[in-house]
Amino acid sequence: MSNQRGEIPFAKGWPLFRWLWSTYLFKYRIYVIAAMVLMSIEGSMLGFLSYTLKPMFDLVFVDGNRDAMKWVGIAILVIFCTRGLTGALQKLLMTYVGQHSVADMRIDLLNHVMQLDTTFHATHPPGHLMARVEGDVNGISSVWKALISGAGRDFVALIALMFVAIRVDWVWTAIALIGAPLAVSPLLLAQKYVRRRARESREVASQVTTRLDEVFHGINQIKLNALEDYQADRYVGLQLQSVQLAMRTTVGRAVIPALVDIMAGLGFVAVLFYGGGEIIRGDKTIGDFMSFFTAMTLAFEPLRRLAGMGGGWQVAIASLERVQHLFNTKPSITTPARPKKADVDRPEIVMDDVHLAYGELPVLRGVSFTAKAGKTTALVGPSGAGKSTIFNVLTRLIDPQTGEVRIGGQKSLDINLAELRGMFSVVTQDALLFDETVRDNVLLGRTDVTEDQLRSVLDAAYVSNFLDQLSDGLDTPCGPRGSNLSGGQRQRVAIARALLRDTPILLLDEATSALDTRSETVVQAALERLSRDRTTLVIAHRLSTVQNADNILVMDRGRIVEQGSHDDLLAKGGSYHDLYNMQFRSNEGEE
Ligand SMILES: Nc1ncnc2c1ncn2[C@@H]1O[C@H](COP(=O)(O)OP(=O)(O)OP(=O)(O)O)[C@@H](O)[C@H]1O
Repeated sequence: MSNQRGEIPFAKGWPLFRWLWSTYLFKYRIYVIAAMVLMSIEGSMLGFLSYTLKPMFDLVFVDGNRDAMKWVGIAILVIFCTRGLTGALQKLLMTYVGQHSVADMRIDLLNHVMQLDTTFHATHPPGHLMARVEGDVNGISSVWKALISGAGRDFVALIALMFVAIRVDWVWTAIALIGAPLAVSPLLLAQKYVRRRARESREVASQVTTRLDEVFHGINQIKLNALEDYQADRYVGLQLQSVQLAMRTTVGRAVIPALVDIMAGLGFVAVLFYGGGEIIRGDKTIGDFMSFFTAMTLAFEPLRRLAGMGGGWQVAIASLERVQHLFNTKPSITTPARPKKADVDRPEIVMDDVHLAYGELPVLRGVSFTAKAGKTTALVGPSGAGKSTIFNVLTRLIDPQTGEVRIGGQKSLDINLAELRGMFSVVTQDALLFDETVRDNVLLGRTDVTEDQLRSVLDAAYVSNFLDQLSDGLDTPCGPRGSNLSGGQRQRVAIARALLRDTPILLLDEATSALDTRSETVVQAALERLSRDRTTLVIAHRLSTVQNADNILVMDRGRIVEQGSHDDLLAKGGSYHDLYNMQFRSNEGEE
């Protein structure tokens, strides 16, 4: 199944398991080894049990030996108690290892995904990534737990029972296994089938979470545009696909133990004919046969389970290769090996002949400018001109193909990534708030802020003005993505964050656009005060807000076509003059 993110290559099973072992299980090896030992004891008990059947039949039932009855009884009791105790203990250990390793993998995966480039996230929707972090990791954990706990015990049980069967009669054992070679190639085919269906199933699971994510995030748009039926139909389609694939996977998985059944049936019949003749002739005792028969019958279930696990392992591989593929995707925007220090006090920003394209689409075409330290530089121009892209380049959310960016006298590529981003506060039109309280949304995890400091930024950003309208003031939850606050309130919270960050550079993207006229005036004043000693870049769609900027860059289709002060640009009679007149006329029209 192909998709816009490209096909995940088929990976070999054992290297994947080795990777899983060395990365996530090796550190718990003591627990795993202890669990293995317990499993071996648990598994071998079935062998002992079948072994006790020979004296039970031959000494107790046939010879009527009462002493033998006592020790056979005690042996059976010990066998079952040991099995129960070791079984419970090993489960506890394996659950510990399973839960911890899964948590480790999820934490690593989230950390890794957060490091990946913005361009990666642009092509991998959140639902898709959630399915990897949650669903795929779950798929792996359930199977590896079954593999290690079940497989270990079953494998030991199988060996122990085979040992007993061979001790009773190796010819009978060989005859019982007569059907085994016939099952090999159908087994391999069934495994291949299961793996392919499981891969498709995981891809559909990603689409399901993506759909849910988009529906719940866009619920108001869905309601307003009466898209409920349309969305429901799309979801039904995906669910049907999901059910169909689950059924196909199950069919494939069911075939595997069924083949073991057929193989075992053939073996039993063969032994019945051959061994039955020997017992009738008196060459073998009933105890021999019962011991052998019990060993083979007891071996049958672990064998079936082991074969079934082959299918389960294929399902796990499908998840494992998706997770490993994600881990193998490396970010291209990284911190330099030997970072250099930038002048962080009053950093100047320089862009020198920067070219950037999204695929074939050129977005920045030789952008050069200097934003003086401590001054305000405005970016204006039509929609799609590349203004926001300049912000993304400065903060290294995306790197240009050619050209250089210098911040505080250092190439931005040479500055430690966290330090570089720590120099910026960004306030955009769509301020993202988390589903936490207003206080937490302003503090963003900082614990070094005093109540007075907090109050002063809340006052300066005019957050204090609306706190009494909220049910719990500063401790009111903002709702998912800040949905409990109005657009203007969200923006003021974002401005408060920026004030608190107190960084040397401010990037404002029409930061006051969602405020009413009165609030806009005061917040604008606060921002001006805030930006006074800082290097500020402001994107403005309304030219009225940037008239006081020290320098105005006019952008058009990825180029800076003019720059200068408001008065200079107006006097020049170029693009800025045209833009200004256009806005002026439309404002007049509105009045
Ligand atoms: N992730 C992306 N992938 C592909 N193209 C993109 C991506 N982000 C932006 N673009 C394109 O880059 C161009 C410049 O976008 P940008 O957001 O920088 O413009 P802008 O000047 O800020 O526009 P606006 O004023 O409308 O916000 C647009 O044509 C846009 O479609």
